[in-house]
Amino acid sequence: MASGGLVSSSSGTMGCSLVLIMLAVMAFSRCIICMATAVEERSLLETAEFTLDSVRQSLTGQEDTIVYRLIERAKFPLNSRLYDQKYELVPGSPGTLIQFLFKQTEIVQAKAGRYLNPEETPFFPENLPPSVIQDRTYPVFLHLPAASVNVNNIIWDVYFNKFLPLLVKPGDDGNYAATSASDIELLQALSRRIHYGKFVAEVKYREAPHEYEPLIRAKDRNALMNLLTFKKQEEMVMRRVEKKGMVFGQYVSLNDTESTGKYKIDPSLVSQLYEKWVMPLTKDVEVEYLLKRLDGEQKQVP
Ligand SMILES: O=C(O)C(=O)C[C@]1(C(=O)O)C=C[C@@H](O)C=C1
Repeated sequence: MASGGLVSSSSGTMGCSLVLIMLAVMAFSRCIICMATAVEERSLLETAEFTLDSVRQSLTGQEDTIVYRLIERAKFPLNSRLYDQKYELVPGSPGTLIQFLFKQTEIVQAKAGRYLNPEETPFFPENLPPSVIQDRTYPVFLHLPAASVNVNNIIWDVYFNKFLPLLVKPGDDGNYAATSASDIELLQALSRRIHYGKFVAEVKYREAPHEYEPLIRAKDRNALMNLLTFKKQEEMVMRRVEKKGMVFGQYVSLNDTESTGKYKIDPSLVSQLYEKWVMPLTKDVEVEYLLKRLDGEQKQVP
């Protein structure tokens, strides 16, 4: 390093200390923000307290993440070149740029242990590397033969072909890296929420096995769907996510009297997302999970 470097002069040392203090302050404030959201978002796997109330509380916390991530993605236009097979943006790599970036992200995150967590489901599960982190174990709550349910291919299709064009403006600003990072985080949050249906289903099954077992044995999808559906709960979820779209998506002004009445995303789009895709797919996961819930178990002799 040249003689004017930070470490070799006293002013440099001061500068270095200042940078360290600033970093410490930034880390502390991030920590406070994380703690605030962590109360709601905390994984139930930390406490192993699974009840219908507690899993619903987790779903409520996950709504916040989804709404924030919708707002973030809506800052960019569609940037369709990311998703279009005909643009060879990565020479020598078939597929779209978003597929390439998503796979690379999952490879890195798998090494950090993301998919050891039963709340996480990969979009590209083939050939993921093992975790380099060995010291993290999770309590086993799900029935293992049923825990592999994965509807990420449907979530992918719905997100890119139906939902995204409603959320963002048309156009291309060339910000492909930031846009794809935003897509990946949003898709991961949606996937986590939808696959949480496995936990909901397990709780419901444990609370009333005598009601579920005959339907599972009869492979009666419709009856299972009816049994696990709570229309009033769904209506409440839709109203709440729309309100979150309004509250989190406000434009904040220092002038209290100034209200534009505009939001960063259309709040009704959030409830539409939940009504048309998030809740139906969560219920599909619940049914698929339940259909496998007795696999590997001995049939009870009455
Ligand atoms: O809360 C439940 O009981 C769930 O199964 C979750 C959920 C949802 O996706 O929000 C799905 C189905 C029910 O009809 C109500 C809500």
